[in-house]
Amino acid sequence: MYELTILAEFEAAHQLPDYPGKCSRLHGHNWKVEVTVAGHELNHLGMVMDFKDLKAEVGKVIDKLDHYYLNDLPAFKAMNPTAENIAKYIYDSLAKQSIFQQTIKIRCVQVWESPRSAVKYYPQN
Ligand SMILES: Nc1nc2c(c(=O)[nH]1)N=C([C@H](O)[C@H](O)COP(=O)(O)OP(=O)(O)OP(=O)(O)O)CN2
Ligand SMILES: [Zn+2]
Repeated sequence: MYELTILAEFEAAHQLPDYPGKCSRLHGHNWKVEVTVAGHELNHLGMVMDFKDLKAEVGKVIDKLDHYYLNDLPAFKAMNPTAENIAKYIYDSLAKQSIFQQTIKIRCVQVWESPRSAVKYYPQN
């Protein structure tokens, strides 16, 4: 089995209503997103998939978050845009793409909210 990881970034604002502290106020982060996919087959180039293609797939999802006020997006109307919920949103969005429904699977999504704080999401087996 091979695991490939790429790193993407987006900038966005959010706030966490009811949070008992400064994060209840409007603020922004430079979010870093690590996406890991797994596959056991190599193509004729010796790759599970081209990093370039993986970055493009992740980019389609990240573009829907970049430079937005996350609380306003439909995905976060009913839940806080925490790192946990953002990681699951990115995972679920990627897992729906046809390329990840055959031999290559999304393994996990890790979202770094700051250089010292990250959440990793992967579904339970
Ligand atoms: N489990 C989670 N905890 C917190 C989240 C989260 O998404 N998941 N988010 C926040 C806030 O968004 C806040 O902006 C981040 O808080 P914090 O890490 O305290 O931010 P700082 O920039 O002040 O980081 P320092 O390491 O303290 O400098 C809070 N918690
Ligand atoms: Zn925050």
